[in-house]
Amino acid sequence: MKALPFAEGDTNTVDIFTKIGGHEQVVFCNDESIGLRAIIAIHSTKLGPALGGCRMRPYSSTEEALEDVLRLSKGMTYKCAAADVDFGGGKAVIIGDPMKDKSPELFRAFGQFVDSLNGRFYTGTDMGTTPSDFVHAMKETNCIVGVDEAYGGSGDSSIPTAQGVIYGIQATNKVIWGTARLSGRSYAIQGLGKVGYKVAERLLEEGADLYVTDINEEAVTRLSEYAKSMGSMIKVVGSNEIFSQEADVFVPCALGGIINDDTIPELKCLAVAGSANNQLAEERHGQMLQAKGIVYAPDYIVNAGGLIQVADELYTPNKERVMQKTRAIYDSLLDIYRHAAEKGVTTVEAANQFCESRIEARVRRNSFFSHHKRPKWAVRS
Ligand SMILES: NC(=O)C1=CN([C@@H]2O[C@H](COP(=O)(O)OP(=O)(O)OC[C@H]3O[C@@H](n4cnc5c(N)ncnc54)[C@H](O)[C@@H]3O)[C@@H](O)[C@H]2O)C=CC1
Ligand SMILES: O=C(O)CCC(=O)C(=O)O
Repeated sequence: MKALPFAEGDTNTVDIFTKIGGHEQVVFCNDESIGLRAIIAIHSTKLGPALGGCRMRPYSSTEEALEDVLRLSKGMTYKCAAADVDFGGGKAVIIGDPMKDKSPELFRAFGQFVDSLNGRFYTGTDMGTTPSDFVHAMKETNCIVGVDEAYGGSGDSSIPTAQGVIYGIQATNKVIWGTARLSGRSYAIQGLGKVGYKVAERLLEEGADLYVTDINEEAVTRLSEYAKSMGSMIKVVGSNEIFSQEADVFVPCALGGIINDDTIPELKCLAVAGSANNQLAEERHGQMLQAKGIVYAPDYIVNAGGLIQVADELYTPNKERVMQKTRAIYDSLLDIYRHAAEKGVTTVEAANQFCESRIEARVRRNSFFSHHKRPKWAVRS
């Protein structure tokens, strides 16, 4: 039989089904007329329709984009289970430079592909995309979440995400020092985007010392001026220097895979707690952190605030309810820390076990019902 691209046995390629592993569906979206290249990955709809943001990045290859969307969508399955929302795991990536390649037509075309999935996938913002991008996409599909209030959405989901990160840091401080206090400690923040900037502002307001880095100089300058106006300590460091700062907590709020064989030896922190998705390059890096005595707050527990908001949106937006639900991150994380200590496993293993048993229980419950394409309580049909 003629070898297919990614065929098994071809030394340069990988069998595509081996590559996508346990994912239910992967959709390659191609609109040459406007240069849209996107991938939608649906990892699991066991808990409900897949939900996950859409990331835009100038990936260096299709393979890199595929790798990213597969990891991110699987993470969403666990995040949905942990946050106890009736959605499954999915995610999308658009291959392109968010600074140069955005256009209303690009997002409309993307919206058409989302719509073609007929309610199996809901999406909104992630790294490189903003709520206003999806105002274009929502002209083509109802399956868009997280647009501004003026368009009927719940607005910027990075607000509850940042608040969730603060709860995550407080729970982590509680485990290390016996008090959740944020002040009097130092934090090394990687990435001052939608989430990282808000976390940094809050930590400064609490009287913390900061080490920060971002490739976006404007964000760094703006935060430095804010810190100066408050008389707070802030040190700006280079992208590669952030790992080795003598800060109490490392707060990754940019890319995934930053906890790896190269960076772990450099870390001098007591804990890692931040918003970035897929912080560990591989699960074994959780064990390496533990062996080094560094407390790791599993990313998908800490960064669930945005998901909580966009999932809650289908009941119609309500900020107070979202903030109430986001507060649960503090107790969930303390439970994970307790469970990990009792069972002698890493915090990632403890979180995964918790989510897997929750999914199993819910699958039994879901099997009682017929499968609807959309949540029964969806307000947009
Ligand atoms: N926005 C949200 O509500 C949620 C975000 N996350 C995750 O949190 C992370 C940050 O998300 P957003 O703040 O929304 O993205 P964003 O795109 O607004 O911000 C990312 C920031 O990281 C900076 N950056 C990129 N590469 C860098 C590098 N090598 N060194 C230092 N800085 C670098 C960018 O310049 C940008 O300022 C991502 O991993 C995202 O998937 C997770 C859950 C929800
Ligand atoms: O935050 C959002 O808008 C959607 C949820 C998501 O994609 C995430 O949590 O990574």
